[in-house]
Amino acid sequence: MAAELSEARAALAGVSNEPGAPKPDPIVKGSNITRTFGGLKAVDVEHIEIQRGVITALIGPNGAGKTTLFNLLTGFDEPDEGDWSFNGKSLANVPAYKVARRGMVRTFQLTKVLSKLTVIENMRLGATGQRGEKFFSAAFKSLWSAQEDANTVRADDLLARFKLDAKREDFAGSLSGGQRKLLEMARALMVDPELIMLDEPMAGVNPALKQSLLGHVKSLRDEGRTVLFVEHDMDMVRDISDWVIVMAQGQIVAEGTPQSVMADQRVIDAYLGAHHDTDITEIDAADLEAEAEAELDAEAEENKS
Ligand SMILES: Nc1ncnc2c1ncn2[C@@H]1O[C@H](COP(=O)(O)OP(=O)(O)OP(=O)(O)O)[C@@H](O)[C@H]1O
Repeated sequence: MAAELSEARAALAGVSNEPGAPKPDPIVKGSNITRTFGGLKAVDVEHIEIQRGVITALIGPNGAGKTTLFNLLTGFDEPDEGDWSFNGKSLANVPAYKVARRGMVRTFQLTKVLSKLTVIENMRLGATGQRGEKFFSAAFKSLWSAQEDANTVRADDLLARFKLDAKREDFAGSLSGGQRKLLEMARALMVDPELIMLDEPMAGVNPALKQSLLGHVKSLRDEGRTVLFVEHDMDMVRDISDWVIVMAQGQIVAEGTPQSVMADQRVIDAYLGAHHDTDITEIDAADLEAEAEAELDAEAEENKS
């Protein structure tokens, strides 16, 4: 694991910390992507590149445009303008389920498991890519019979891996928040994606499941997939990211390793400027407190002399 981690980081060693920095082997590349809601520019990304085979965190204060960018890249929303590619092929105007079939799958901040289907039924439907609920219910029976065997074997393997096999026949609606997140991650893997995008995987997950979720995310990278995740939990960001991209007010404002980004004044400004209430305030507040104390000490020293 440690060797793979350093391999992922080593690939990024020469990358600059400037927003939109080119990567040596980008799996996603996008330019001039904008999306406005009324008068609000929710996304205004000049350039973005996501390095293949590493875990990239997308962070930023509430309303920074992270989820909207996810929605655009995965075909769940349409931009005002912009183009982006996955494995060198443009994805502009490609619908979500086709994006998923090409190998780029995402999960949602509020999980979209289908409560009235069982866990195994949810899994089998993951094999169809990311269609809407109506499609799922209509297509369910025919897909089940057509591809039952292959899909079921894969689904059962994944359920075992995510320790959800005991819940196989339970309604997804009966799962805890954390188990739903696991189910969504497992379901996303049904199409064997190269890139998996997780929107706040830790939100609503109890501490006992957090560690297991972290392990699962790392194992996705260690088996050669690319992971991009949005998260407010800075412990998770620090613990598992190889690279961090910071958004504020629709734009990318900083990039770098977790350590460099968390020490970056632009990041501190972006968070503190938005009066956010996430973990990074605690880090920054501690830093600021230490700074203030040092200043007071210096002043006291001066007064003495
Ligand atoms: N469908 C929509 N209609 C109108 N405004 C929207 C819509 N979706 C997002 N917005 C606005 O766009 C901005 C960016 O929202 P977005 O959800 O992408 O931010 P975020 O960085 O994911 O925030 P959070 O961390 O709170 O999830 C916000 O001001 C939000 O209110």
